[in-house]
Amino acid sequence: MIKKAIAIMTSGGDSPGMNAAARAVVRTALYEGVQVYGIKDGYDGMLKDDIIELTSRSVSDIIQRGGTFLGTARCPEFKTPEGRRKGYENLKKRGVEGLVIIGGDGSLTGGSLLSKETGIPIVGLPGTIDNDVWGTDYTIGCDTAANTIVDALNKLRDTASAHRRIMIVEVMGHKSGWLAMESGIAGGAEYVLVPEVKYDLDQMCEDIKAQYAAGKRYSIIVIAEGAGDGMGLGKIVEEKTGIDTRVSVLGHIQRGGSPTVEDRMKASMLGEKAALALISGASDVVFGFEQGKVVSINLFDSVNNKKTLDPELVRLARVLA
Ligand SMILES: Nc1ncnc2c1ncn2[C@@H]1O[C@H](COP(=O)(O)OP(=O)(O)O)[C@@H](O)[C@H]1O
Ligand SMILES: O=P(O)(O)OC[C@H]1O[C@](O)(COP(=O)(O)O)[C@@H](O)[C@@H]1O
Ligand SMILES: [Mg+2]
Repeated sequence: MIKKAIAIMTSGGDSPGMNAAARAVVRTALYEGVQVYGIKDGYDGMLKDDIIELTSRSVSDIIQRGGTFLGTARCPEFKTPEGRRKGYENLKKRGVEGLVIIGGDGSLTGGSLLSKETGIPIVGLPGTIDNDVWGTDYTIGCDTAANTIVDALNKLRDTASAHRRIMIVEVMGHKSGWLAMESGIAGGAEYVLVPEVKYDLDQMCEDIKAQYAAGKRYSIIVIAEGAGDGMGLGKIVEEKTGIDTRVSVLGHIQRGGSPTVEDRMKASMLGEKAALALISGASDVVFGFEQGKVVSINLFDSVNNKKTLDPELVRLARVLA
């Protein structure tokens, strides 16, 4: 049971909805009479002792904003036991009895080590546009990022169709194809190339040529950054097909923007659960969603397993192409 204070942080790549989750954690804890500290810039701020007390007003006017009001960072020093000990000491001296970490697979791995080494109770929330946290269908921010990509695909389709061009769209996802797959299907892409699935470039180009010969006016290829370089692919595809090809690399535009209703709602629900669970004595859990319902996942299971891309989505993308 937590009696006095918890801390909250966001870590790794920011994702739209992190603010909504943090707001829910802060307001729930305060409602329960527990003090809340905000750690700035992820593990970096924990190590540098950049930690502030939060009030209900600290989280006003942020539910509609992307990014994270706490700031985030990638912190190599936290990967060492000495770094984690230093971070823990900064929490301990303030009387912090438990920690909510909002971040992706890497941040939660860091949290699991901190818990193991120091015993501090930790509750994680999956915050990443990559949707690559094991044990949950949903991660905070993926829906907003997918909507941003779909908006781009709609616009690119207009111009592709007008010119009978092939449009290649490179999206984020170094190791994970979830974002590419979901946005590719929802945006009606002809091909979705992801790091998890091998693709036959020659066959794809042959198919596109045949489709154009039969009257098709455009072809949209979504490629996750981890499946190859969009620019390089564009050159090869144009060469092999002889069809005018253009490439758009969406980049960090995918990470920003006002969160969708889905991300605001789910982040708020997860934030409340995280605060209540931590205060009532839970530790080493991650809250997520499975089939529309909030679920709690063991933190160590979550970080020790790799979430695989749903083969049903891979199949669906092919069928609908
Ligand atoms: N294996 C690890 N051990 C300890 N800390 C880690 C580990 N992996 C990641 N972290 C911490 O979490 C931070 C964010 O991780 P990263 O993988 O970049 O983002 P995300 O959490 O969004 O997946 C890292 O900069 C590091 O401080
Ligand atoms: O912010 P950076 O360093 O450009 O990182 C880009 C990477 O971050 C992401 O946007 C999100 O990844 P994480 O949530 O694991 O941090 C990836 O899709 C992308 O490959
Ligand atoms: Mg990650």
